[in-house]
Amino acid sequence: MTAEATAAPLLTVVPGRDGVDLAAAQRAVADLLVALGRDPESAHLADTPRRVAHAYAELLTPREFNLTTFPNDEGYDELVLARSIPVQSLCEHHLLPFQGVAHVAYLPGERILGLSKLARVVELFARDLQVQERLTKQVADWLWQHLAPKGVGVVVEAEHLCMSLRGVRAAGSRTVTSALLGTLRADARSRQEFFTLTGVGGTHRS
Ligand SMILES: Nc1nc2c(ncn2[C@@H]2O[C@H](COP(=O)(O)OP(=O)(O)OP(=O)(O)O)[C@@H](O)[C@H]2O)c(=O)[nH]1
Ligand SMILES: [Zn+2]
Repeated sequence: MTAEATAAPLLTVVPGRDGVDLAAAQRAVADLLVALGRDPESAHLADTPRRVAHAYAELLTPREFNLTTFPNDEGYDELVLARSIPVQSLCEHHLLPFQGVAHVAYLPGERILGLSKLARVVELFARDLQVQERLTKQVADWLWQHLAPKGVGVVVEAEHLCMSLRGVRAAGSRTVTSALLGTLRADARSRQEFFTLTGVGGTHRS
């Protein structure tokens, strides 16, 4: 085990995701405004295609970060949990936001992770067109692969605007998803501890 921190640079572009073509997005938004019966030349709408294209580009582009890890010199062998990490993502069915919080935990192996990276990993996968189940699983799988911990637990609780603003209009309803790996999945006591610490309760069925 090395004594120093390591900070491996990460690819922020997730496989299968192309960058946003701003000019094409801008044209498409102008067409959408016309299709919605609006005048894209009006004073307030004139710059809207550019604003919307940039807004979507921002929402779909994660920030670069380094995966900084440290040796687990003390042999810390309890859960490390970051609670209530803000999540903002876009539902891929309606292109409307869903937002809420993620609780992300791992049981360390030989290395511990820079704490901010738990929130950065959430953002890495949230800045995409998503379904909540995939987002939850991607965060868990990514930590499992890059940190080699003994266990990983991820819970996401979010409100989908496509469910609250329109359609069924179930305002205030929050969807809870979870992904457990390693000891947190296999061991009932660890699983229970994780759900107790997140405040979600012991409702997970493996
Ligand atoms: N499983 C899952 N479903 C989602 C997520 N976000 C949105 N949806 C659902 O995707 C479904 C799309 O269903 P459709 O019946 O094709 O769409 P719709 O006619 O707009 O459906 P309503 O929302 O019921 O009006 C809806 O039930 C949404 O609630 C998500 O993260 N996970
Ligand atoms: Zn939706």
